[in-house]
Amino acid sequence: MTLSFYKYQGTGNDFVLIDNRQLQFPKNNTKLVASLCDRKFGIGADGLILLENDELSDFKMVYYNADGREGSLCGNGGRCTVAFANFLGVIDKDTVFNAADGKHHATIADGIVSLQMQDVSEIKEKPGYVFLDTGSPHHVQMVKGVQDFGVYKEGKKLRYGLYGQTGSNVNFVEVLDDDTFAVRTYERGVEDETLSCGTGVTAVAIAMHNSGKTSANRIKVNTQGGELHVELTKKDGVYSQIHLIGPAKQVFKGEIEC
Ligand SMILES: N[C@H](CCC[C@H](N)C(=O)O)C(=O)O
Repeated sequence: MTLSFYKYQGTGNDFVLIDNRQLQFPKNNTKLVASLCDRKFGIGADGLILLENDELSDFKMVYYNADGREGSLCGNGGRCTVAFANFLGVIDKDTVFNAADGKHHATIADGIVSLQMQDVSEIKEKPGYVFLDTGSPHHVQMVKGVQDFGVYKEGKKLRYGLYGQTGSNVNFVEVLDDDTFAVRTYERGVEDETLSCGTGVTAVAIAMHNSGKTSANRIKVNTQGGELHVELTKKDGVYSQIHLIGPAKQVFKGEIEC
């Protein structure tokens, strides 16, 4: 089979995107998805995303981690899928689409995508870290000198040690300013550090606001792959109006025999 695909990246979190509106992609073939994401023997990506028709919204996004298994919400992937839908002419500048954790509103202008995330009301404060789910599960831990931190080693230990087989994404964060943070993420399902993790950046912004490290409602989070912003509102202990904002770019398109 000849498979047409597009490669997108959002602050260095990269994805294979496929227009699957005709439902031709073999969705249960975990090995195929993993092989397409393989950086030596395939296209190479942190994940693979199918854009499909949806009866109740503009489109549906189906996300697979690089291990080939269907994943939870991918924030950067969601932003890239909005850019892809705009490129295909499925949407113009404003959309509501369906993802693993339900419906999302998003806008796109000049290559910048603003993705509304689901409200967050449950934030588990633990000794030395915070756990919360922003569409995917996230462990958020403050460190000094995040650029020199052993993200892979420590991230893997926590992902399997503390969170078992189901796992969690693991974010190590450092305060840079009263509204700016740096984060590095060990990503579940990629089982490595990624250059950026959108649901992770969102979790970091909420955790930093909730613990009083910032009182800003627009928070800048520096990832290894670039800058993202998170806008949020806290009312009666619930975070809402959460928007993950940043670039989403088409890198190349191609065909692959598989
Ligand atoms: N690996 C994550 C899903 C993708 C998260 C990340 N790529 C993002 O941008 O949110 C998980 O299995 O929970």
